[in-house]
Amino acid sequence: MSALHVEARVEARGVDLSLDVESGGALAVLGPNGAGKSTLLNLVAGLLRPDTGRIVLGDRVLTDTGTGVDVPPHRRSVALLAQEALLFPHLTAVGNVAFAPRSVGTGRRQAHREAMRWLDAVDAAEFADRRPRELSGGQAQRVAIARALAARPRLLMLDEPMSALDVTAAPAIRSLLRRILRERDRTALVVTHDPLDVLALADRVAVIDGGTVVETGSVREVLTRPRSAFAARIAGVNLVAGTAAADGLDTDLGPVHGILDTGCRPGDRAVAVFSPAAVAVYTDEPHGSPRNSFRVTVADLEAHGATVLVRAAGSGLAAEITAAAVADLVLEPGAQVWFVVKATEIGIHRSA
Ligand SMILES: Nc1ncnc2c1ncn2[C@@H]1O[C@H](COP(=O)(O)OP(=O)(O)OP(=O)(O)O)[C@@H](O)[C@H]1O
Repeated sequence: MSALHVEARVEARGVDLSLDVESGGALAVLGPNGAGKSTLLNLVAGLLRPDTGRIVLGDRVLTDTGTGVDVPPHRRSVALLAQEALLFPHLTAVGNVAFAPRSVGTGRRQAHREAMRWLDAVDAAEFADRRPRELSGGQAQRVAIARALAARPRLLMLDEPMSALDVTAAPAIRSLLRRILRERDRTALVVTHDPLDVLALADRVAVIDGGTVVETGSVREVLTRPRSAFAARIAGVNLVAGTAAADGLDTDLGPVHGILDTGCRPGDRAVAVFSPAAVAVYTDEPHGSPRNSFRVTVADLEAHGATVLVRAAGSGLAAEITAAAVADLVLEPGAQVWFVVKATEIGIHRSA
């Protein structure tokens, strides 16, 4: 796969973006409504031309306003998977997928064979002869994924691919996309507002706000120590990486007991996710309760209105407790305390 470099200014939209995705990497793009996320995807897809800018995918210049290069959308080797499957209603599922190889001149039979292979790869071969109106949202999205892959893109762009699906279909599609992005190291841009998508699908995060990139970093950095206001709103969670076990996660901090997400099996690389508000702070180790307790040293205290964020040294874990509790516990940097979390407050999710 190919590395992506984007720098683009669109004055009418107040957008001035600059970002990179390394070859085989998956960059999650977060940001509030109107931030410029769709504009970014449209620029890379060639559906929108920047006033000034340069977009390079691998060794190919797709857009260069300096030299007048503007490769048309269908020649960019870029696939865009939207919120809705957007299948051709008059074609069967296999007809929709075969459309991609057909449009680059592959013969009918060969295109059909390739389409069946892609449908099989996304566990949708059994729907091959159905028309889109006979498919559920999740089934249609599988077919759309097969169609995107059948075009053999050098870059896959996902625009909130789970947001139109109901909660029962989303986990299976998320884990399918995860598999697809991992195998063959596909380069991808993933627009999402869901920290679970970020965890499952991406290795790096860019936060866009007001038309510019305001923060970039690894998934871990951005979700645990967000620097931008937007990332802090959706993230600011505790993340502990490890290996999934039967009732939780084996980590450097010891076993963490929590609830395994569907699709997460013992042995998988996974992360335990829990809110700082779910963490209680004790000066003595609590006994005899089915809770997780972590021995930590307080690194710093950060006041947020009526609550205080207590950060631990090393692990980066955070607890959000009331100012009164901070005073009662006599907490200060250097203090040794226990962070305690109920197992039911901890979700264990497969990570990318
Ligand atoms: N077709 C358009 N013509 C003119 N301006 C547009 C158009 N589409 C979007 N804009 C403007 O461009 C800016 C960026 O919008 P964009 O759609 O890229 O945001 P977004 O991050 O995708 O938002 P959302 O999360 O709501 O989809 C906004 O100020 C928006 O009003």
